[in-house]
Amino acid sequence: MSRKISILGATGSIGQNTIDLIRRDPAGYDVVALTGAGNIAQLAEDAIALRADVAVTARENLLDDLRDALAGSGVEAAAGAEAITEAATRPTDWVMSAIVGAAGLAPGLAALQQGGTLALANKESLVCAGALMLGEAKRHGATILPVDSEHSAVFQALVGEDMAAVERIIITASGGAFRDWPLEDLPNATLDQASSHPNWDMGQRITIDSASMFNKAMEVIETREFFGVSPESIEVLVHPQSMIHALVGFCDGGLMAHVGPPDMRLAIGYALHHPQRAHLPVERLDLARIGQLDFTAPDDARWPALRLAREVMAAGGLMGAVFNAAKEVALDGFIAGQLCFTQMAEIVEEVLDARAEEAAQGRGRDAMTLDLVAQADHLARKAAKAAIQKRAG
Ligand SMILES: NC(=O)C1=CN([C@@H]2O[C@H](COP(=O)(O)OP(=O)(O)OC[C@H]3O[C@@H](n4cnc5c(N)ncnc54)[C@H](OP(=O)(O)O)[C@@H]3O)[C@@H](O)[C@H]2O)C=CC1
Ligand SMILES: CC(=O)[C@@H](O)[C@H](O)COP(=O)(O)O
Ligand SMILES: [Mn+2]
Repeated sequence: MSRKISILGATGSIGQNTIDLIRRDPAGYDVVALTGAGNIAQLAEDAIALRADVAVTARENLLDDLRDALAGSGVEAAAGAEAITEAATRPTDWVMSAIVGAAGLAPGLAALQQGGTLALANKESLVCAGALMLGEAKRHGATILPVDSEHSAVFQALVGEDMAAVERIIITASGGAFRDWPLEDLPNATLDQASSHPNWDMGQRITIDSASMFNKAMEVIETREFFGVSPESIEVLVHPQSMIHALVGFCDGGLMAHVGPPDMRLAIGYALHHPQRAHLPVERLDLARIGQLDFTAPDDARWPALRLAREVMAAGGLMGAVFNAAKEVALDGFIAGQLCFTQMAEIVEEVLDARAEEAAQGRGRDAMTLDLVAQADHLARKAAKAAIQKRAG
């Protein structure tokens, strides 16, 4: 029997890897909704090929282009953020949440409210509103499965284990594009240099976040939210080969590591077939040929983002939303050439300091609502833009 699925962020790197897997078994899936933003040609091509019920672009000004591209196919066209959230509410068994940024939060929540399975690549949802996401999943009997490679690895290492026996969770970090650069060269890192990852083929934003270590900072918070462990029990280990994705340390001193090629179809496929395992078209690692795997401790001076994540977890409340929003605006600033590479962390720290008191209010996890998160996000974006302007002027 085929399963009803939707893919939010279908035109992106995770979305396309997901489509690659489902295309290998056309009879296995009944595609309900595909969403994208600017890449109308890809969205329409996939929606037609997969016979989706509806294709949605986030950009209202592209609705006519989408309609034209879908003409005669029988696929419904829609546009706008609300239309994406509406599409996410259509009944399915499985939804991939792979929109980039805080824009993925509302559609992900809407999908959870239908009570099915949400495969979560959009780490920003847990960073901004972990309590809300987990609360809604519980209330509606929905399941969240991790797609981020480290969190999929931890999840797999925990199968059959008692959380009380978990002493620590170690997530690995490649170190990104500038792992070995002299510190004094970092301010001169260019957009092109930051947009190239040593191991993974991903969207531009997460690739730059890997270079700045903001990706790992977000993943530390994501680990805390997903697995409910204390911040002190989460460690980051620099591992340049990106083959060990995470390790779980137990109370007997044993470590369970998840090892696999740097190919997101492994984590996506695990979430797609869970609780079974299925054959996946990824490389089989030949460890004898690889010969050596390397590990080092992260350098705090090179990657201030990791310290900021610890501060965010200590503050609690809405600080995750503030952190993510400030980071998104700082990243926009770097991409637009308004900020140099190292100024991204300066902007985020400035915004965290400025908004710390308000954001930490209402710390109670039950008090978190989408409106409160949206308000914290809005004010943090405003503060980050002002901080960038101040530097420019
Ligand atoms: N890429 C990877 O391997 C990994 C990604 N992740 C996470 O998965 C998520 C997706 O990452 P990735 O696939 O790399 O990102 P991409 O930039 O490749 O794709 C992002 C997707 O979101 C769409 N999109 C962009 N802006 C909006 C918006 N405002 N509203 C709705 N949709 C929008 C894009 O549409 P369009 O392209 O049409 O403009 C595209 O479909 C991120 O949260 C990332 O952190 C986690 C682990 C690994
Ligand atoms: C594939 C994936 O999960 C990314 O989040 C990856 O972890 C990025 O690599 P870094 O380890 O460089 O952040
Ligand atoms: Mn990751």
